[in-house]
Amino acid sequence: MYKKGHKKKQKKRGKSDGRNKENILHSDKEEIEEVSTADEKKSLCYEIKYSDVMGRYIVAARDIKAGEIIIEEPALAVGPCTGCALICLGCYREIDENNINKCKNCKWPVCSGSCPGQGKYTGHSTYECETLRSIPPDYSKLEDLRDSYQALMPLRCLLLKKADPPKWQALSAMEAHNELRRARGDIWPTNEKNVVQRIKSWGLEYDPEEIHTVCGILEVNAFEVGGSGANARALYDRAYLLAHDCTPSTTHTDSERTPGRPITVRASIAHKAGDLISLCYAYTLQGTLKRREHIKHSKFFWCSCRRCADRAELGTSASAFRCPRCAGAVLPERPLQRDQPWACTRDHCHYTMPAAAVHLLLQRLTDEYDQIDANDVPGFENFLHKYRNVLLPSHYLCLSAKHSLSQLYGKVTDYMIHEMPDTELNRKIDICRDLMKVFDVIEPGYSRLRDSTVFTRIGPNSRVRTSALIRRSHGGGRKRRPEKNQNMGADHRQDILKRALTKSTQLRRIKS
Ligand SMILES: C[S@@+](CC[C@H](N)C(=O)[O-])C[C@H]1O[C@@H](n2cnc3c(N)ncnc32)[C@H](O)[C@@H]1O
Repeated sequence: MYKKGHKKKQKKRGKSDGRNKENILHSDKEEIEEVSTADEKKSLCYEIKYSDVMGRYIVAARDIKAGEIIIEEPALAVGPCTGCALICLGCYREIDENNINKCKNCKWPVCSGSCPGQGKYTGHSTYECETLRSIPPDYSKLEDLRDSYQALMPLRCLLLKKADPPKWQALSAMEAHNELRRARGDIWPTNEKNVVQRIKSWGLEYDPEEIHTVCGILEVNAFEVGGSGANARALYDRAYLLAHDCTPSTTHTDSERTPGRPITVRASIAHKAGDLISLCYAYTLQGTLKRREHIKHSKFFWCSCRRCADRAELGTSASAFRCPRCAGAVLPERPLQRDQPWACTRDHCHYTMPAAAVHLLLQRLTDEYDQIDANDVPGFENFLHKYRNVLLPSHYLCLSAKHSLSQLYGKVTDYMIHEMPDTELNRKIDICRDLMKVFDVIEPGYSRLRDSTVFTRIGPNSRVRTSALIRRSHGGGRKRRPEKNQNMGADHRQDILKRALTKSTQLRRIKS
């Protein structure tokens, strides 16, 4: 689907693909050792390596093509996310609190007697059901019941000790970062209260240190599964080995309906033998400050990847403020040192901003951005207009607003695709073009961001190229063609959409 543009990108990226390898091989005090067995090497396209900085990680054992499957494996354990609503223990769907269906045996909430997750280890297993039978929930205390869900996933892992020792062994091998987590004032006491004490109050005899370790294993290694707004998380025996990079080289999907709830990790770009196979632990559409804080907070290390180390984030200027003196770009002087000042990038301009002022400004803008309703088209447009003299259009808050707009134009009330005037269609196309320039860098190849921007959904099973929503002239300075398409009427556009519908319903899709 992306082949043409993508090939070009591969050429350009030749050097950068080697970046990860270089970083790993030459960073200080690292000892690389191979831990894969000879048998595994034969069949796998990756091999496991070790470094003092990253622990275990995987690299391509041979050249891997973009789109190729790297890992496909069932889950070791699946369970509710922390902070989820009242959900079915079998299928993780939200439960109507006024009409709770209960498991016949243990009386815990399930969606129905025929929930597909009943009796499965990826849902409400028989051994969990037997354990919970002696701890029926108190439905007069719904808040407490919701809180108790935080202990369910750790309990599911602990139950594997007896129910499925190989799975227990596999998950026990994962990093828990106990020392780093213990030193933090927030995580350890929260887990002590919500998980350790809860399991103790249920009369289940597990060593508190072991429960904390399982909490750590989940925090460091679990994947959210089930799409956006997911209520479930899962551990996988191999996929956890993917190291972090802020320009990831893979995408992954999980299959809710397949037994074992398998994960599929695909190469989003081509890898050369030896290249790091990576995943982004943060949201790629955030700036370096935010991504690094999130990764430190949730995964316990400071990222210093190529994107983080570059003040212009690989040429995207995704964190750039507008210089109040010369309208140039204000960027961090040393992006890996969050307390260092920011400065205008223009030679003649010596404008600087102390780090504290940047953090405050960013917080204020983020708070305002977060107030915008997810479906509010004018809200996002107003934000862009209001801060045009404060943020460069490439700033990630502008990109986030544009990304929302790119998805909302054509999809929500008052902006349905068949009703949109040319000005709005053109706006959507322009926004998508702006976004693609950045997405090509931060999520290159077969990525979800690129996919949702290149294509626009025009029906339940049909998509068209966004750029094909309206015809434009590409000759002579990109002037519009002075003919009937210039101001394509609603009828004409409907016609094009209809044709596109019949032609492109079978567009190849990235499995996502
Ligand atoms: C999901 S685990 C990955 C597997 C882990 N390396 C191991 O040996 O078990 C995530 C942890 O790996 C390490 N890690 C992953 N990517 C890293 C990176 N780019 N830089 C430094 N540490 C990294 C961090 O310790 C992080 O908390």
